[in-house]
Amino acid sequence: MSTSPSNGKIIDGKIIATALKARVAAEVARLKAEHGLTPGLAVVLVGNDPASEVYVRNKGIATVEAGMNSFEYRLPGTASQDEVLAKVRELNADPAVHGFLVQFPVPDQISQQAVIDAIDPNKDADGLHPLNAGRLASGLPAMVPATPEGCVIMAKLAGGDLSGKHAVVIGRSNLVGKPVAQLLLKENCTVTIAHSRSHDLPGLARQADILVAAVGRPNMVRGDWVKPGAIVIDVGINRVPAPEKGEGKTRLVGDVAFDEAVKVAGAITPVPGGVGLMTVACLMRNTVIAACRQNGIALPKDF
Ligand SMILES: NC(=O)C1=CN([C@@H]2O[C@H](COP(=O)(O)OP(=O)(O)OC[C@H]3O[C@@H](n4cnc5c(N)ncnc54)[C@H](OP(=O)(O)O)[C@@H]3O)[C@@H](O)[C@H]2O)C=CC1
Ligand SMILES: Nc1nc(=O)c2c([nH]1)NC[C@@H]1CN(c3ccc(C(=O)N[C@@H](CCC(=O)O)C(=O)O)cc3)C=[N+]21
Ligand SMILES: [Mg+2]
Repeated sequence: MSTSPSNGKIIDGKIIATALKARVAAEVARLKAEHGLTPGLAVVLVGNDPASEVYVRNKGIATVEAGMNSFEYRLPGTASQDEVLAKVRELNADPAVHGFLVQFPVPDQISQQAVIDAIDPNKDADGLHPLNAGRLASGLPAMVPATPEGCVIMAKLAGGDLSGKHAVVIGRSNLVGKPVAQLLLKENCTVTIAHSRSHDLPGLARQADILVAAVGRPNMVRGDWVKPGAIVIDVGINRVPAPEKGEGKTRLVGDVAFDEAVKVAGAITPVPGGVGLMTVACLMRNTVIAACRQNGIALPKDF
């Protein structure tokens, strides 16, 4: 990468994601020119989760910028499970769609697992299908969830070789916590996964050379939870009231109290401008990988 990915200790997701998206765009141009193939990414949003709204907007822009086809399906928050499953089956069968994802959380009347199980594993842009999750856990090639992949790319750019370092992941969701732990294990980290039942979360966090917060609680990780010099990766996307911007206004904050943690950490990702941007870039790459696999096209080894 020609530009420095970090501005001092702040890991700049914009720079890193822009570089990755440029590589994806170049590969898309090649696929179009040499194979007449335009990768297509679809998203399904049921209801209106605020973190999902941010994602869908940025993903739509990035898909078009990369030269790919972008499809967006919005179902009302009252949609039934059968309606969502019908949409999944339609996308499984749509040859223009090489990858897709259903935004989570879905409303209570719909089983998240039933939706995941219905997705064609080859089109599973999120890497959430049990086949992909199992392949990742077994060390086999898989569709890797975009957010965890983005976290590890940023941690490596900030910390170099992660081998032997203690990574503490707060959160154990199938979307973020568990797969990020798998990827850190693959990097030869010693991995601790903490969650809502963990005892002494601050004490666990203070052991971390690499601290990943994926909880969904604004500013939960305080400055004194951070070991001096640690790499802090903040996955949280939380919308909170921002009266300073005017009545009824909101802003995005992470799971880490940034102003406190930045004083202690060796490197830290901001929100916005951090992991979220890498999630979008990695999702673009996943879509290209899926399109190539489905069409028997080889990708450059380092893609
Ligand atoms: N930046 C990005 O690209 C992305 C951001 N996100 C954001 O990341 C956050 C996490 O997402 P996701 O993993 O899907 O969320 P989930 O709600 O699925 O999982 C949250 C996890 O945090 C744990 N947790 C909740 N409260 C506490 C607590 N007080 N102490 C310790 N652990 C706790 C839960 O524990 P338990 O299992 O015990 O309930 C659970 O494992 C959200 O803010 C989401 O919007 C998500 C995806 C991508
Ligand atoms: N099946 C599924 N997969 C997901 O990966 C998934 C999901 N459901 N549900 C919602 C969460 C949230 N999420 C975000 C991704 C990128 C940004 C993002 O682009 N953030 C930018 C933009 C911020 C802004 O525009 O203000 C940033 O942090 O800088 C945000 C949020 C993915 N998620
Ligand atoms: Mg979840």
